[in-house]
Amino acid sequence: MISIKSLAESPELTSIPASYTFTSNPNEYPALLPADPEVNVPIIDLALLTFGTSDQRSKVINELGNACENWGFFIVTNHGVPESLMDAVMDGCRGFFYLCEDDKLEFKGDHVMDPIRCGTSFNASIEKEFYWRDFLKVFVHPQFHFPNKPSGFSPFVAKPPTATLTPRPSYREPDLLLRGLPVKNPPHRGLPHHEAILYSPLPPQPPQSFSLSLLSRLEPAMVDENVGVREEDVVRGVGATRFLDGQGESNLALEYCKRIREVAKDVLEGISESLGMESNYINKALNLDSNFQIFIANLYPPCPQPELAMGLPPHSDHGLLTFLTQNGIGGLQIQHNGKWVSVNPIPNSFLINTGDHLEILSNGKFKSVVHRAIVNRNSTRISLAIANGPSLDTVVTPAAELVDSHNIPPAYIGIKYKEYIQLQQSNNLKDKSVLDRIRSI
Ligand SMILES: O=C(O)CCC(=O)C(=O)O
Ligand SMILES: [Fe+2]
Repeated sequence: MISIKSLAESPELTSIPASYTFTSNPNEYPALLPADPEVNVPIIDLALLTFGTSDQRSKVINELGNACENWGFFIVTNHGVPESLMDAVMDGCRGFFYLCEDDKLEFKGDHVMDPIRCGTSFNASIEKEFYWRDFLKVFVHPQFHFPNKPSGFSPFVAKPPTATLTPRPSYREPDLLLRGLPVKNPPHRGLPHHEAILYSPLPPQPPQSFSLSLLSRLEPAMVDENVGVREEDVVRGVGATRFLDGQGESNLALEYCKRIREVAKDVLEGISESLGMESNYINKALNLDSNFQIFIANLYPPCPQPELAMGLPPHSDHGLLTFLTQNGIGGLQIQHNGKWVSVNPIPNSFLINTGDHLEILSNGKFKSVVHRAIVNRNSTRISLAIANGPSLDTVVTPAAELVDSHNIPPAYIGIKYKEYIQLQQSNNLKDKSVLDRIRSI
């Protein structure tokens, strides 16, 4: 089936083909809605959760619990994932969608559990109406997969600068010398304002030369105060390319997904506490060391009749937490207090939504919120949705602490996460249809 990108690019296209008219539920035509109100979803400052005083941390945990209960969506700021990395991954995804159709065909995949799969709509082999969306879906954890095109997943980047990094024995590892100046450990995740460098342990024998291909900004705080650093000592990369991971350069997407798992772990610790449980409850109960993570890139090209088409129909996400970013173009709408409202992430943040498995685990206290993506007439929208779930073999049931000890009946029966995903991915995408199958009350 032709990609929506190719269809949208045909010069003679002035109306959408009938098969792209969203007819499932005419009440849901974007055009029939009152002007979309835009709302401000709660903002969670992750630095306060990870580095704040105990009062600040308690306050954030409380805010997190309220956000999960009343919104199912929240924005996380000061998460410590470098903005340059977020931008580079977005650029890489754009590069993927702009590959020629033949190149993309290589990654078409045949089965919903194929680790790399690109296509159009949601499940074009069974759908009767199609969505104005192309996608790339990749399983990135516990095994990392990724398309090998565009090459290096960073096609728009100038040649990286080179610098010599020398471990200095008198310094604690992994302190480094950058052009002869000591550089302190990389900034801690979650500290505000740090956008830059990821260095991890270097081989022990100095001197070693590395291609220093990631560098956007060196914050003074990262440099030993006794020595200081002059502007000209800062190596600036022209756009981030690759990250050093101790063994050499690693893939941008791999680094991005790893960073997101770290943030997800912190957020889930806060969420566990907000449910009155130990901070590592969810991480342990759902085997998050081998959690299943999917990288989804969505492309929504301009549409000549956006009022009749749908980018992604109303649905909830299957996992625990989905991390969403977009290329500055809005289109996400969520159900809030019975209405569709538009939500826009703020720059350099993640918009996080709670998925079906958090609803199951919390026995319905936290609801996975139905959302959809609408399209527009003039701009190409790209969104990245990184879904973080339990490990594939975990059977998630409502937490015993929330049911047994309070004599509350469990509201859902357990099902293996892998089977849950298969159900969702092989059927039509519709509201909370998979969760509805396992409700027990
Ligand atoms: O594009 C968006 O804003 C939403 C994407 C989404 O909901 C998904 O990929 O599950
Ligand atoms: Fe979604």
